[in-house]
Amino acid sequence: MNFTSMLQRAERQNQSLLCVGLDPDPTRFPQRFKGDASKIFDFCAAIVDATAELTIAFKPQIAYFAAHRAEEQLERLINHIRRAAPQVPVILDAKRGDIGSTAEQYAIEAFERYGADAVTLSPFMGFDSVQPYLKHHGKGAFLLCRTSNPGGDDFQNQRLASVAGEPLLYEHIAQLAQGHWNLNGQLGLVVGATYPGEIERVRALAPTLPLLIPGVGAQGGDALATVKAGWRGQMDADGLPETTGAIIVNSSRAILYASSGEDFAAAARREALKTREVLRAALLA
Ligand SMILES: O=C(O)c1cc(=O)[nH]c(=O)n1[C@@H]1O[C@H](COP(=O)(O)O)[C@@H](O)[C@H]1O
Repeated sequence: MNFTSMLQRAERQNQSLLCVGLDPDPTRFPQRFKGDASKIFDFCAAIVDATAELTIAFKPQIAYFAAHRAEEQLERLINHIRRAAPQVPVILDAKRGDIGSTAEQYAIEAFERYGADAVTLSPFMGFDSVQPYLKHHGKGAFLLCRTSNPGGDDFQNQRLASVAGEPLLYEHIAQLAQGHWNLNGQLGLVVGATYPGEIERVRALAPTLPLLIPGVGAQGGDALATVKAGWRGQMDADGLPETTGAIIVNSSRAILYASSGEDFAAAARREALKTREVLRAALLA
C-alpha cells in the first residue's frame, strides 16, 4: 500500500490528525530507564503501544537514535510499529539533502534499511537532490517549506526576485512541490504550527498535498488555528473525515514526557488522546 493510501486509512480508522513524534532523550526517561540509551527501544515501544490507535502517523527523528549509536534500536522500533500499529505509516524525520548520488544512498537508508513510508527532506540543493527519493514508488517525501523555528525566517521568507511574481522562498517551494517537481504524486510539505498564516498560504498554493505540521505542544503552536489553516476536506455521513489535503500534526516532547514517572506510557496516552480530541473538535469548529 502506498504512503497516501496508508495516511488516508490511518486518518479514518484512528479518526486522528495527530502524529506522535518519537524523539527519545534518555536524560528525560523515567527513573528505571533514566540515562540508559540501551532502553531507547523499550521507551519508544511503550509509547507506540499506548498510542497505536490514536495516531495518523509515527515520526521517529533519526538524530535521537544516531546520537546514541541506537540505529539498530530504530530498526527494531519500526518493525515493532508494523506489528503493533500496522495501519499507521512511519515518517522518518531525517531532513536529508545532498547531491543525487549521495541522495540515492540516503533513500536506500530510509526506505530499505528502515522501511519507512515517508521521509523529510531539505529542498535547499534543488530538484536533483530530491529526485532519487521519488524513484521509490509509493513512498512519500516531505520538503521543508516554512519550518516551525524562528530562524526559518532567515531564508524561507526572502523574496525571490528571479522568479516571476516574486514569491517568497517558501511560497516558491510550495508551488514547485504542487507542480512539476511532484512527478508521481509523492511530495508533501513541512509547515510549522507556529505560523498558521503561512500554513494558510501554503495550503492555497498546494491544495492537494499532505502537510506535515510540527510545533503544537512543546513549541506552543495553536491546534485550532493549525487545522483551520491547513485542513481541506469534509465530514462524510458517518462523521468521518474525507480529506483532499491531509494534515499530519506532530507533537513529540509534550506526549513523550507527559510524565517522568512510571506512568509515562499512560500519561502519554492521555496527552495524545487530549491532542487528538482538540484536533478533531477543530475540524467541526
Ligand atoms: O521536520 C520536522 O519534523 C520538523 C520541522 C519543523 O519545522 N519543526 C520541527 O520541530 N520539526 C521536528 O518536529 C519535532 C517537534 O518536536 P516537539 O517540539 O517536541 O513537538 C522535532 O522532531 C523536530 O525536529
